[in-house]
Amino acid sequence: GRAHALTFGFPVPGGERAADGWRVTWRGCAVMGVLNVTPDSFSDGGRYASLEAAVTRARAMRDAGARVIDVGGESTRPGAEPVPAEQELDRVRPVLRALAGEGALLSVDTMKPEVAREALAAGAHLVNDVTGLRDPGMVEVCAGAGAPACVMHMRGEPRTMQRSPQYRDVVAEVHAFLRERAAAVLAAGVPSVLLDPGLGFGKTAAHNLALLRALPELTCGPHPVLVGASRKKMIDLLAGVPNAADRDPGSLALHLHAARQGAAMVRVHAAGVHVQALRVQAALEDPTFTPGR
Ligand SMILES: Nc1nc2ncc(COP(=O)(O)OP(=O)(O)O)nc2c(=O)[nH]1
Repeated sequence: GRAHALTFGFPVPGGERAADGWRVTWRGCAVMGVLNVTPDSFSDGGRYASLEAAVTRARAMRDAGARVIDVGGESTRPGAEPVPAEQELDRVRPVLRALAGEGALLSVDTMKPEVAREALAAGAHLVNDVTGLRDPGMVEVCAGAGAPACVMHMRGEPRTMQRSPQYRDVVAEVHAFLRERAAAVLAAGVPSVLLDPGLGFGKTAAHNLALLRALPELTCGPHPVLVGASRKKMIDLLAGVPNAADRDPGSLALHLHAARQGAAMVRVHAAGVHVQALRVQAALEDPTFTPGR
């Protein structure tokens, strides 16, 4: 698989010293494990609300092969009400502190600069901002800390984003947004970025499909691409799976496609399932791969 890299302004687990910081490199598609420490996340809300349950879940995903654990304290599902910064921080900070010394790369899934700043101080290594660092304060926090950012496209905000989203050309508009934000964020001193088309964030299933089919236009660029389709509504629309917790097979199908199109990382709930399937797919596609016997 293709080589990918993220550069950090500080030492990180698995990072090598480089001229411009500490670089984490990998080949093929890596797994980012979702750790929602919220009471209301759409597919697993409330399951990891206790610190012990959250840490146990994170360790299980890391041991299953997840390269990053994405810790989120505020649901971004359609219709979600915003959570006050202090409350969001109270959810994520203890988990980040507990996981800081455990050797996994940690990202904090937040839209708020003040949460990102405290999360980085508590042990997070990168920031996953579903607004694409819309708030200039977030750019300052990431640049100041030397933390990479995931720049994701969202049209509007979680509370209202699914009210009849429309685009002239969803692929052109989303890709232009990501390229523009990446350039701006890097110019402001953020050490590196991941780009994410933001499946389901102000998009219909048709928009999501168009973006998934156009992934090569994004993955051919200089920045690693993250794709998050895990357990999302589009899987119900494609395969008739009304219960989000039952959608891991469909999630895997979408993520294997994304990996074949050059995605550098997929954001998933079922980490072990994805690690195994991605390893098999990578071996299948690697003509130089020789099985053990
Ligand atoms: N970069 C990125 N971040 C994301 N954060 C949350 C969700 C929504 O999924 P989940 O966290 O499982 O649900 P909730 O937002 O309800 O906690 N999807 C993405 C995504 O696709 N890409």
